[in-house]
Amino acid sequence: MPTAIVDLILTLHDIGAVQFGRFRLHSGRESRIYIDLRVLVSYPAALRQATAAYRTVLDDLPFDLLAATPLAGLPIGTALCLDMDRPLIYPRKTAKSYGTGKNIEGRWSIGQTAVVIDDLITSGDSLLETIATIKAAGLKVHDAVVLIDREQGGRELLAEQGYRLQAVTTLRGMLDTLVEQARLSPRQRDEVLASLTG
Ligand SMILES: O=P(O)(O)OC[C@H]1O[C@H](OP(=O)(O)OP(=O)(O)O)[C@H](O)[C@@H]1O
Ligand SMILES: O=C(O)c1cc(=O)[nH]c(=O)[nH]1
Repeated sequence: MPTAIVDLILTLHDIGAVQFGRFRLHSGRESRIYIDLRVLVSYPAALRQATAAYRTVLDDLPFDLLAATPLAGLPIGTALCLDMDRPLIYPRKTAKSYGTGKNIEGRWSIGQTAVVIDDLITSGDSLLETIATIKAAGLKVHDAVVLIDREQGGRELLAEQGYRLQAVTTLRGMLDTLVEQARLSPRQRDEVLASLTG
């Protein structure tokens, strides 16, 4: 694993973005680990580190627009928009019922290609929802980029529908790094991993 990604994982651990306990996920599944990348906005240096990590993937992809998945993907998408000097759009979780009545914010042209950004992927449902919304608005999508692939079926679900997932790291890679850096015992790691597939 590149040193910059190891450093980012240690930073995420330091700022409390890696939480152990019992959590219910978006998909309804139970998990012994929750990665809360929403706290990045409270640590600008950590957000900058995460932005640099996304760029290691994004710099090689062809696209016209960044498209952020609400809510956790939006501050990350905004940081990337500024850092890469590339335009951003974002679908709303629900369309506005007043004012503009829009379900996507920002400006785009029909036929442009968007790369979809989120913090992480579990089942893949959230990314597919974003992709469906922006495709309905006339955009093309080939790639989605996340910081962490929890390796719980999301990549395969996207692939079935013809989309590529690019991930900076995996949950397993993150846990292995925390073990190597003596932040977590091998037993704790194995318990968490077993709970993901059980
Ligand atoms: O791959 P999935 O099974 O869909 O799960 C991953 C999604 O779940 C989380 O969002 P959440 O639904 O908690 O919304 P939030 O970002 O608004 O907090 C996370 O930010 C991803 O978008
Ligand atoms: O699947 C989810 O809902 C989920 C998992 C996780 O680790 N972190 C998060 O914010 N959401």
